[in-house]
Amino acid sequence: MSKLRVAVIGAKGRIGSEAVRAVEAAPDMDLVAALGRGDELETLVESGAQAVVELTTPASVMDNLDFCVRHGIHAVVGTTGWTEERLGRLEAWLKSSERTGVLIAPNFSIGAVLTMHFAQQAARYFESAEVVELHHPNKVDAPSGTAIRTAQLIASARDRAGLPAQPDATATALDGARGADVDGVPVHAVRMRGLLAHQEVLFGGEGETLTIRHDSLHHSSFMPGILLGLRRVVDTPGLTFGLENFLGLGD
Ligand SMILES: NC(=O)C1=CN([C@@H]2O[C@H](COP(=O)(O)OP(=O)(O)OC[C@H]3O[C@@H](n4cnc5c(N)ncnc54)[C@H](OP(=O)(O)O)[C@@H]3O)[C@@H](O)[C@H]2O)C=CC1
Ligand SMILES: O=C(O)C1=N[C@H](C(=O)O)C[C@H](O)C1
Repeated sequence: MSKLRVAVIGAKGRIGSEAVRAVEAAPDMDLVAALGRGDELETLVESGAQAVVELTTPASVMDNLDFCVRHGIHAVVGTTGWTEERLGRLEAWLKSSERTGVLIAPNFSIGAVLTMHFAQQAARYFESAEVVELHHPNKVDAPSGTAIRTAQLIASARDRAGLPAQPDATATALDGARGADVDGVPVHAVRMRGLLAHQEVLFGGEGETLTIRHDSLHHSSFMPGILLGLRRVVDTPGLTFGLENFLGLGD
């Protein structure tokens, strides 16, 4: 069977460089291009790439995906910064390229995907829920894409269960002291030398708390998810949001 022809965009970055190595080592894939900032996207076409891994920045990702979708190149996307407006634009592009698949994964690590899944399950049983994400100090966005997605999933589960707003008597606060409000769920971001990517989801009910914690200790934690995404996205046209959909954990 012929190997999947894969390109990485953002190939010199922290996770992109790890993805280059993972694709090179995968027996069923050929790395046909590794693009950094300033490299021509035409290289993707010239190299015959069938799928790309997109690991750049929120400022670059839309142009890169526009190009890929227009050229029928499937994409596995880890870059953050997704809004409803951006997702809507991407879905409109995909309608004009019916066979192309795009996977956007807020997090490729199995532990982080399970954290989101378990948090969604727990959410309806607790009055209070807050998310604390902790990352390396070179991260440019806050809160993390994973934390935003986790908070959104918790908020939808609370909504479906008919839970009221969370109890919080705060009457005065310094800016940011209660974190960012994501659909009514406070999200706190820590940036600290020595960390990589970590998250705690805290739930509180009468007389008890539940904490779900996940730690990515190395960028290798994201690689099995990226490779799985590549293998599946080529047969999954349209937009898939979240690796859980390829792990049998989707709704
Ligand atoms: N979903 C997941 O599981 C994970 C997602 N991420 C996300 O992936 C993204 C990258 O993270 P990280 O590797 O830490 O960041 P880095 O800053 O280390 O890497 C980003 C790379 O992309 C390059 N780049 C920027 N624009 C372009 C472009 N238009 N074309 C080609 N290359 C470009 C940058 O170049 P330059 O340095 O010149 O700007 C840099 O080398 C972030 O959004 C992060 O949140 C990270 C880890 C896991
Ligand atoms: O920038 C990072 O490092 C990470 N970014 C993603 C995010 O924002 O959720 C995934 C993971 O947390 C690592």
